[in-house]
Amino acid sequence: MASSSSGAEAAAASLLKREARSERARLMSPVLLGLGIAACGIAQAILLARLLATLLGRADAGWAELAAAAALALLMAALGIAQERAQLAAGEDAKARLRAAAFARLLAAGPADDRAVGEKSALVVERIEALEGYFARWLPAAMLAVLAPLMVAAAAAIADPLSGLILFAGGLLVPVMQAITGIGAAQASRRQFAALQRLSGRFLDRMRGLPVLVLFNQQQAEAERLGVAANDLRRRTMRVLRVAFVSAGAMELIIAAVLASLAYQHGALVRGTHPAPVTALFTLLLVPAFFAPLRAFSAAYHEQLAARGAAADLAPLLDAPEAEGLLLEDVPPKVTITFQDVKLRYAPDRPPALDGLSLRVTAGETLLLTGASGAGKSTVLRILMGFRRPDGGRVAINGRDAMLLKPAELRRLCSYVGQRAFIFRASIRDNIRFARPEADDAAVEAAARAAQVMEFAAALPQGLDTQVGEGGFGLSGGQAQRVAVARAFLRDTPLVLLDEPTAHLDPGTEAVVLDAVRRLCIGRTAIVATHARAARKAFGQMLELQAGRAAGGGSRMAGE
Ligand SMILES: Nc1ncnc2c1ncn2[C@@H]1O[C@H](COP(=O)(O)OP(=O)(O)OP(=O)(O)O)[C@@H](O)[C@H]1O
Repeated sequence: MASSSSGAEAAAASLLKREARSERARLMSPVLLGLGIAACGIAQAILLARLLATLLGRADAGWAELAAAAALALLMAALGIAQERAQLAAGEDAKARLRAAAFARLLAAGPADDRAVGEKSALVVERIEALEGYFARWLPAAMLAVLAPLMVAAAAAIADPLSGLILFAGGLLVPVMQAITGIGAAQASRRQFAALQRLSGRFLDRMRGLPVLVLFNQQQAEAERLGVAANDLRRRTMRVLRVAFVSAGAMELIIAAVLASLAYQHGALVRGTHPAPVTALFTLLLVPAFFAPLRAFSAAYHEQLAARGAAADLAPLLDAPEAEGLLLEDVPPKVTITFQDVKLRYAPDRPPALDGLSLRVTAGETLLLTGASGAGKSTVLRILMGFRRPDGGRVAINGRDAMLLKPAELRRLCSYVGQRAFIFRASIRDNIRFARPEADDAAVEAAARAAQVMEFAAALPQGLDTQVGEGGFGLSGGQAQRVAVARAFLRDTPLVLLDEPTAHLDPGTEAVVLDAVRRLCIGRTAIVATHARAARKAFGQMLELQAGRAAGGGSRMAGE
């Protein structure tokens, strides 16, 4: 447990380091602007010291110094705005890059990634958001917390070495204080993150199952349980904030101690007998400029902790090696699929999903896979779509080892129609075009006709351009399946894979969808996983699976 958490921390640290390196150029400008602000602060302290000494009757500064001090104040404000903008730009840039990378990884993995939907969305939204403070505030603040105070302390030391030393010693106390108040803060931050993840995951899950909750009259009980989870998050957030409050309080204490030491050293100022009043006032006035970057550093400390927690969650996704494999030269017009003694186990402690399965489907043939629930039918399709790799045996396409191909290349060969088509919030036309975005209207309409989408779309007020999906016109299960078949027609691949395409349909609708599916399969190699009796009649060749192998122990070699 300890080693896995330290492994996660190391992975998080290396991810943040790598990203910081890519952001280095962008981070230079806030740091340089911050140094500019510190330099202005030093110059302003000189001018204000002379003006104050004049008020005490110990110097002869005038309007020129006052105007210069005011101009410096304006310049510092402008530099501050520019610095804030540069920091935000660095944060946004890092977030956009990381979000695109995480998104691409999740999309590439597809259903092969076992994370729950809520967790996936938390990864690309909340976790990436939590990294902003690291790049926008923590990294520039950490660099400036070293450079700017050194610059100010050096200026003080030139004027008065002892004052420079006092500032320097006060500065050294800050990381010590940070280390003491930060003990346990990393853990508190991680726990807060976990609580947030639990709450958002639960919320998403229950929202998806809202009709069931209402049906069983469980909404009140669920609202209470969500309230408990929200309260847990509140307590953990307060714990993290407490650390931030304590460290801010400790910082003020250090500043007060430094000011007191400097005041003690320059006590003669009050009596009017100080030998160098401008120098004394100058060192006192340097205190805010000295501590401003350290304050920013302390304020950004918890952002760094939150970012480490987020990076620990993101690292397994972003550091996973990209799927390797060969690329297809061309999509062949015809494919023959062969499984030889294929074995696959989803987890070591589970029985094998495929246990030495052999089958062969020749080009243009349709194979019906039947068998009880859990027999391994969908697993055969998942392998052919590149979402799972077998642990043993051989899967060949046109005689060549298919597993040498990149998973994405396998998907270029096939179209898939599942149990319930996902309909995006768009027009029917765009939902079909989704399968091949470059397809022209004529091709989309031909696919819609072939899949009998036109039969119901023609009766709609805007035909194929009717908006469907969430908030749009609701499609029935059979209509949505026909849109899915139309997508497969449009994709026009040599291999089509269908997983219970008529699972939830009444007999009448089933016949219409099966008719469309049968036409889709003509001239292509097709594998249809199904329990449906009607499908058995529609397609001749059949292979029954039983516990991951061909029923009866034999293998069916179609086309033999
Ligand atoms: N992601 C997964 N992780 C672990 N086990 C899995 C996973 N997916 C499937 N299995 C298991 O593998 C076995 C075969 O599953 P598969 O989905 O291929 O069956 P199926 O024949 O398609 O079933 P159904 O007709 O119910 O869809 C089952 O025992 C199932 O529990």
